Amino acid sequence: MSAFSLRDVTKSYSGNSILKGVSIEAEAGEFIALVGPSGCGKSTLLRIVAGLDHADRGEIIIGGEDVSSRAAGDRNIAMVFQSYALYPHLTAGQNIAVPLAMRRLSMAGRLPLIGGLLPEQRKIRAEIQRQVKTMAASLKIDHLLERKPGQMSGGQRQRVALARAMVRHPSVFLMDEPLSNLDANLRVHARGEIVDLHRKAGVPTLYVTHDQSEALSMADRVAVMIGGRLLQLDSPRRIYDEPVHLEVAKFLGQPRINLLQTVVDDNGLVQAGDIRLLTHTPLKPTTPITVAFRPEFVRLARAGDGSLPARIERLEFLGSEVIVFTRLAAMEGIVVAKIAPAEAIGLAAGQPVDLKLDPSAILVFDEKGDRLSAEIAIVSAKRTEAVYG
Ligand SMILES: Nc1ncnc2c1ncn2[C@@H]1O[C@H](COP(=O)(O)OP(=O)(O)OP(=O)(O)O)[C@@H](O)[C@H]1O
Repeated sequence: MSAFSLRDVTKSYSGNSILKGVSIEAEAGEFIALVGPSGCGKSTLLRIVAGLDHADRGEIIIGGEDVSSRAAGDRNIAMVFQSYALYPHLTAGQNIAVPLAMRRLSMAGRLPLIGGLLPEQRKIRAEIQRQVKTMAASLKIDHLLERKPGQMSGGQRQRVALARAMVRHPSVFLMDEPLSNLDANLRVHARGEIVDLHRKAGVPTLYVTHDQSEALSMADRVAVMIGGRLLQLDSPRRIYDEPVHLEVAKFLGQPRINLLQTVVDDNGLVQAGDIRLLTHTPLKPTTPITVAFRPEFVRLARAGDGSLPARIERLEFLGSEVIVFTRLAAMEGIVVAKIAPAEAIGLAAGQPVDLKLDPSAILVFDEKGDRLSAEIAIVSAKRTEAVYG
């Protein structure tokens, strides 16, 4: 049984279709990152799962039960927002205790003075305090329990929000960009902390982010949503290396994947410069095709030694790598290469080079953006042999 399932979740706002039948099945303890460009519907989907908004169609199943018509408070879901949503007038300890107090204490038990006088409620309060302290210790925030949110750093507030979400052992964890208010160094550190916490708690998690490195590094599987449709749900490696759709290929990777536009010729063959390919499904002549390959698979060779002649337009030194922008000689198109600084020594703008490509790294997409399986050869005009991938 899946830990949670979203089935055909569909939503429109004022006639605008925002979610177009999104389905996700999460395994027990799985960490799924939901990524996509701004406005693709990520937060809307999360709010619907949390019960803060309602779908027009579709089901939310948690632990085998359909919770679609249950109120947010009855779904046993914990949510961490980008803003952390801590109560500013309560201390960290009181903030963490809120979900436990709401569930376990009676109305009278929650009142500061009266609650302390009722023996049964006093016992529950002591147990809540114990749980808050244990959770705070595991997140290393025990020294902050008496502080209010205004007296803490962004990273500390984020940990208090996580502690508050985890303390009641939810069935599902939802996180909406929980790291986006942290600076770059703290973000990388906090990524590791969240992954560790997730591993220890084993609660299935849906994690929304627009940061692709966060998604690829943290998740068991990545869900790529574009324009309200889930285009691919797969392991980070497959999402990156074997995108099923051009939009997925374009969304992931920095710098962006190289794209060359071409058409099927009269013999059913596709040629982009010296890249020649034959798709496994025959295509009609003049069908538009996109040939794609990632910058890290482009190597630079001396002019005459590779297969795709080009000229260097610009180099960007980024410390651990150099981004080289080249313009192809044989056809329209800019190809970007990502190389090690040592390989860039002696390269300069204006210089002619040959680009070398591994045929197995080349992806081919049809005009609808669907990936095609193809036999690919790189044939230099100067060389007779072809390399097949
Ligand atoms: N309550 C609402 N009423 C009308 N339109 C809404 C409402 N909530 C969201 N939208 C619209 O739905 C679309 C998706 O919004 P959503 O916040 O889900 O996107 P997102 O993928 O989370 O974006 P971001 O990465 O920028 O946070 C947007 O065009 C937004 O304007």
